[in-house]
Amino acid sequence: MTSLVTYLKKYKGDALIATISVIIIAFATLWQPRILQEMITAILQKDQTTVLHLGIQLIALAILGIIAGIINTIYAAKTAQEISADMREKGYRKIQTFSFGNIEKFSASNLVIRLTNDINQVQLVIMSVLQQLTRIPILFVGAFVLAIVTMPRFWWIIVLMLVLIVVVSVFAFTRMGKYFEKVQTQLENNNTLARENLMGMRVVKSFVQEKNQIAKFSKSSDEMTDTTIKIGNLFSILMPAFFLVGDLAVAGSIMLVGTMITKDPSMIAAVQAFISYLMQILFSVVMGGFMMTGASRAFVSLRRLQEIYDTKPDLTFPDVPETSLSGDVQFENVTFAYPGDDEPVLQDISFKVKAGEMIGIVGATGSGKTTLAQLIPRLYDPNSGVVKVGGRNIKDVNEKSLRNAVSFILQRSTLFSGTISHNLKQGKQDATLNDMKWAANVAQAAEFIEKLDEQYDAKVEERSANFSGGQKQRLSITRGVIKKPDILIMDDSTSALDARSEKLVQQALENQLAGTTTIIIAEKISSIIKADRILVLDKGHLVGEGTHQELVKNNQIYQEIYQTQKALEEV
Ligand SMILES: Nc1ncnc2c1ncn2[C@@H]1O[C@H](COP(=O)(O)OP(=O)(O)OP(=O)(O)O)[C@@H](O)[C@H]1O
Repeated sequence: MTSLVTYLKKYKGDALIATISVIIIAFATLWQPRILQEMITAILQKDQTTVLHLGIQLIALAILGIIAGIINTIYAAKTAQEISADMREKGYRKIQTFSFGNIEKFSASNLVIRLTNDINQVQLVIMSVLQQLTRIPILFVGAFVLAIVTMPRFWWIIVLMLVLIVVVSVFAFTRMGKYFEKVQTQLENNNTLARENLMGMRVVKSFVQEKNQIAKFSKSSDEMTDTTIKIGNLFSILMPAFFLVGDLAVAGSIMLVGTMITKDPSMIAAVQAFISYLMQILFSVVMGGFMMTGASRAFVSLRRLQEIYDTKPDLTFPDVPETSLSGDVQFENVTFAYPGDDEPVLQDISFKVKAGEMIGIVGATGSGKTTLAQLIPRLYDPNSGVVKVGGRNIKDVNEKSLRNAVSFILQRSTLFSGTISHNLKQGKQDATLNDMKWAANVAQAAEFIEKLDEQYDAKVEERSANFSGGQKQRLSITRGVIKKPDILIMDDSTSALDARSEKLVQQALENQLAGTTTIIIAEKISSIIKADRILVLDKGHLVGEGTHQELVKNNQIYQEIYQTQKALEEV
């Protein structure tokens, strides 16, 4: 809530205009029955001049109310939009500082929902605060006082009506609040299912999983429908119940004044004003209830957003001058477990790589190859031990120095929607066309890029759907090599390439990036057979280190992997 006040302060000018205009609306609403009462009295007294004056006043008041209403809606919407845009940007900026560990703790889809749906909830409540918050108490107190002033002897009708309304409201709104919270969670489930399904559409189709997916989604959607129907049912009882209470109060007032009117006709004027005020009291209580329900939803959303803002990035870089790092890499007794896991994925790993060497990393699935590679660009910090690049502990160098030195081509190629050149410039911001052509040649991507009509300006669609798996990998490699890094890590990033292309990429890397340290994680030993050294991982332990010939002779795990792959090739 305090954070909301801080945002409101930033836009206090707009918020003030919205608030002043709503105060004008409230007073205009309160004054109308009063004028009407005087008008009816003047009509009964056949006082034409007063009727005319009061008529003009009534029209002026209505126009004032309309103008204030328009101004209020414009400024309330503007403030709500401005604040929600700030919140969204703040959240997005914060997420950019998150480590992999931070993001995994929330999960990507959860973060998306917080930045969209939760912010929408907060936006709605800001809008309603600026449209109703000051109006409700003014209207309630004003209508209450004016109703009693108009017909003092009927004070008990108002009290009775209020008691009945409060009973109905407490019953309905407390239930509704719970259902609203439930809908929020159910919406999250629905979104996660829909996203998973759409992103994995190829898998769904190829495994003929449509029916299962539909059943899963229908179940989740039905649950949400159940809750929304319950909310709808409550609303359908609530509104008539409020009107019933209001109508009873009106009917009661009319019955009670019925006999008096014959004696004193001016009572007609008073009773109409009294009824209008009863309706205004009813309206303010109902609106107050709705606002509170909306606020309770928004509080849940605000809390969820605050969790993002309050999260401390669990990995930060020191604020030290930029340095250039050589391609030496060293692990000293490194042990690592993923955040939240007790079991280490890497245990006591030590090795040294000299600048310019080509290193292969092999090991069974899940042995920790990717994890080890991720520690070099400091995507995670080890639990114990030290990782050094260019002879420096990477915890002591600034982020830019490390990012300049290391290029990491991921196992799963991720390209962004835009153009090819836009993606390649992520690797080197000021890349020229020549840089792109050079890198594309190294990655064996030039042959297909240059066949495209727009070549390097060709469009990359969302999730790079317009490129094949092999083309995506080549584009990823192009992006990875374009800055001629000191250290190039390739995490199984030639898996979708045919043997000939893979060989050509390796040759180009050897020739064009001779001084670069290349660390290649490979499923196939054939991909790293020529490496200067190969590291063998087994269940998180470094169990061998040497050339292919050495390892084939003296490393049992390596021999097993090699024999299995050879046997498969022969088959
Ligand atoms: N983000 C993560 N959070 C928790 N555990 C993880 C995470 N990523 C990987 N692991 C676990 O760490 C272990 C090592 O995974 P890693 O991806 O490093 O293996 P790998 O040798 O590269 O496997 P593959 O050859 O299949 O890519 C596995 O048991 C895996 O389940």
